[in-house]
Amino acid sequence: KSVAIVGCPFRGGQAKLGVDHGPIHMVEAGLEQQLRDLGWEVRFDGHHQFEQISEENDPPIGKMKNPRFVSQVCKAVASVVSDHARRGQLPVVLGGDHSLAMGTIGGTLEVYPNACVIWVDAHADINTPETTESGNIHGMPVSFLLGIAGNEPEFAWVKPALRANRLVYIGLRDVDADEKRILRENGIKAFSMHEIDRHGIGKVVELALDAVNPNRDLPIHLSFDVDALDPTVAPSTGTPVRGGLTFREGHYICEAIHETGLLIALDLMEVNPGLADAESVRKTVSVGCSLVRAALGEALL
Ligand SMILES: N[C@@]1(C(=O)O)CN(C[C@@H]2CCCCN2)C[C@@H]1CCC[B-](O)(O)O
Ligand SMILES: [Mn+2]
Ligand SMILES: [Mn+2]
Ligand SMILES: [Mn+2]
Repeated sequence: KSVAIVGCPFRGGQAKLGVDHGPIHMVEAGLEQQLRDLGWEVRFDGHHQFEQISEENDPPIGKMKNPRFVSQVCKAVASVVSDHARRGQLPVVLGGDHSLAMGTIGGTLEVYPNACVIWVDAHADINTPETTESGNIHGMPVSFLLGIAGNEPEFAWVKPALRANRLVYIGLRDVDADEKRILRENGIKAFSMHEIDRHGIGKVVELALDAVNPNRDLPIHLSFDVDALDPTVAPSTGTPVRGGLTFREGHYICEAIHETGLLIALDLMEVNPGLADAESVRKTVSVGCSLVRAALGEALL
């Protein structure tokens, strides 16, 4: 089985500099060899260069910031991911901000239309262009994938291919009021930090899989935002929220998903090496690489 590392140096879905340097830090930390050491055949075509659209040519559409830049990049990512998936490779997409998931999950669903999505994040990323307060599109990818973002001509290419009963969240703790309404209205299953405290991570992962993959026969796309982890574990990220997953809880999710044998795509998003001191950056990058290894089969025994 082979892995395709897809480096996406992209920050257009949010305002902080540095998250576009996430991929290079992960690759330079040795991720390629680490995955080869796990027995994977690894291909890495270099970090994708996305031609920047200048700000003056990309004015906001409604509240959405950098809409054309985000749309173009995500469209390009969707075809890169679907090409790899079509060749039977497992795309490991390194972000870059989480707006990229419009492309990664869009690409996966083209090849695996019955895939389910496990979204590990402090945030639901399900604002619509109407409900967003920040205008940052990294807070909106899920609404586009579900087809509830309204008809934005710029994003007409995003197929509403994700069904609400094929999406489940783990790690939520900073969800906007409108997002809570959207989750309820669409009956989307979400395991916040409260449920994790109550049941323990083992039970939560089982319940999450029961919700979207009851017969354990559907391909799984894992979209992991490092801000799901507690900021003491992954400090160098754009929207940190206290009270997050421990190092082990994060790894357990990845290990358990590997054990299903159903993983077909992985996103490791929002590592921003520009936000903290060298030691905190190193720690965040190292945790990111470790999570990827866990999802790809690195076991403790
Ligand atoms: N919902 C948000 C949005 O901007 O839409 C608002 N939130 C920040 C905000 C700060 C003040 C207290 C309430 N939260 C970030 C989130 C997007 C996270 C994107 B991700 O990819 O990092 O998950
Ligand atoms: Mn996110
Ligand atoms: Mn987040
Ligand atoms: Mn973020």
